[in-house]
Amino acid sequence: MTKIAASILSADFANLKHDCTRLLEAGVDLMHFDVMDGHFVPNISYGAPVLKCLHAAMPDVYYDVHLMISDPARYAADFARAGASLITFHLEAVPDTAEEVIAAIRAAGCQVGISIRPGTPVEAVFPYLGVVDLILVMSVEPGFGGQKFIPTTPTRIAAICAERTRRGCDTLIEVDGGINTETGPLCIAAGVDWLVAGSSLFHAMDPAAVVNVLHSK
Ligand SMILES: O=C(CO)[C@@H](O)[C@H](O)COP(=O)(O)O
Repeated sequence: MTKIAASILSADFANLKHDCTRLLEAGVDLMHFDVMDGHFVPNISYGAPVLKCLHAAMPDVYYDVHLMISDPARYAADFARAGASLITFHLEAVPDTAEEVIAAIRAAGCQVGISIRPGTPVEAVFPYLGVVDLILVMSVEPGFGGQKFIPTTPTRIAAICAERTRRGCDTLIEVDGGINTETGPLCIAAGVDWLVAGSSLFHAMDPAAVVNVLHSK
């Protein structure tokens, strides 16, 4: 079954624990923690101290940390200490030093993910299949929640899945941006393993209904 990660970027930050608990009770599988530095992307979100508080309040949750920052190696250990389970960085941020970032994240004790923007050719992540734990395919331009899903994304997911099969490895594939009960099933049909959803879950009157639709596909 496809796993669902709730992107806390769409939470009410004054009631973060309450909002996350509501979604976990609705059936989401993990929490997605978006970190933006105002440099790699044109927005600033939150950092390791917020994750540390969330982890202290909800220690049994899997924290899928997505670093949209220019210098991921510098901050990997901070996020690991704060409670990250998996840390994903952007290939575009460190095109020449991705191996060093992977090593830094592993040394910090976390699983590793690599993400690509919508305009980056999918072939860029092929060498990392079987090397990292997860490939995150952005289905919006990273930086903001609530954007519209880019329709070419399922084709991109399918291409990475085909290469994963060809290589016989089990690297997970995740998609993030504009995921809802219409776009999520398109990605599931293309072979995605994890869906990230922000506004369609946090702003739903009945988040369990959204989770049930996505889990049933
Ligand atoms: O990383 C990002 C945006 O940069 C995403 O995690 C979004 O926060 C997902 O939000 P929705 O598009 O589902 O509202």
